[in-house]
Amino acid sequence: MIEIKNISKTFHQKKQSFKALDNVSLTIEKGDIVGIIGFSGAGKSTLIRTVNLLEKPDNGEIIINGKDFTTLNSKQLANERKKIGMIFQHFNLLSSRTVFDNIALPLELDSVNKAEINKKVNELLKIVGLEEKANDYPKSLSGGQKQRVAIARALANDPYLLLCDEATSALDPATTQSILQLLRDINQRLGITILLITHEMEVIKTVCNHVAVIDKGQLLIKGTLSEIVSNKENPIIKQFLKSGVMTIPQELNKKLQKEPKDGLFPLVEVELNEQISVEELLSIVYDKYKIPYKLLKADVEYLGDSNFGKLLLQLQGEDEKNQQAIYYFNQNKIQNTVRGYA
Ligand SMILES: Nc1ncnc2c1ncn2[C@@H]1O[C@H](COP(=O)(O)OP(=O)(O)OP(=O)(O)O)[C@@H](O)[C@H]1O
Repeated sequence: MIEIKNISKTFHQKKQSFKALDNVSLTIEKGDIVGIIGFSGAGKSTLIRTVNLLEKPDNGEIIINGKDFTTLNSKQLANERKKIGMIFQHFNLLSSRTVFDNIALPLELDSVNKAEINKKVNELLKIVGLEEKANDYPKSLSGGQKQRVAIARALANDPYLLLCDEATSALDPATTQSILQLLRDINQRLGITILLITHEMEVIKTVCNHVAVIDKGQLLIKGTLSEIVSNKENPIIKQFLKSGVMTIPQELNKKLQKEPKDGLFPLVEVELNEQISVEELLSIVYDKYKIPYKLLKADVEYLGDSNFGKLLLQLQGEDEKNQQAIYYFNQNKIQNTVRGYA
């Protein structure tokens, strides 16, 4: 378990000082994949760098497996850091070394014998799917392959924790997905706890089970992925989710009226969350109230077993039935907005 307790960090430059972290506390359980999300300059990198004391906090404690890292001397710290892997946005590979030799580096520094290095590096090449590239140099690799080498190198000392500092920010979306998949595999197969920072909600949604949102050096909110994603009222989360209103198809939009009128049907936007699934919602409309409907738009996404997103429905039943269904939504806390009538 990792406990970040009341960490603050101030940077001093000439006569100015800047508080990059302000009393941040966060607990990370063994085996978790925790994502820290925030806008540029929020303090994400500073926070992740305090975990292995690359950045020394002004005050607070970093307690890992019962040890307070802030009290360790440099030799003790160097020893502890071997069991914490780190990967970066720009990979930080040595261009003069082959893929094999980049991965071998931490083992060489640790005076591991050649036969063992050979065995370990070959195992790691397999895990990251780069057996064919062992003798290539970084300049001939794609961004995704470079990050795989960096991941293998970070795993060389069998870490229990992997810190990922914007590890996919320099990669295209498809490569990002494959690297995230690899991180998830590593977490599941090797049981390594992962702490990653990102400014992209997609990254969080793909791999994290816990999320912390950081803004202007402060931890705003933390929770499970479902809790965070469903907390749409929080303005920062709202911005990350980009949960805009759904656009109404043009033809209907032209006819759209604000008030109910004979011959017009309500357009209802309904929010989905862990309490209400697409299937349940449509069953309420069609099976319970026998309302024919037109599904105009759907934006549905699954996180674990829960679905999130929105549906835009035109309820084409009798006036009274439509009203009953909307009343039922309201009574049962199914968030909905009548966008108009068409
Ligand atoms: N070594 C430093 N000296 C002075 N100021 C610093 C230093 N490192 C970071 N800062 C400042 O601290 C704040 C937080 O920086 P940090 O890199 O942690 O943010 P971030 O959330 O990781 O941002 P980004 O997503 O842009 O990397 C920024 O305003 C930054 O300018």
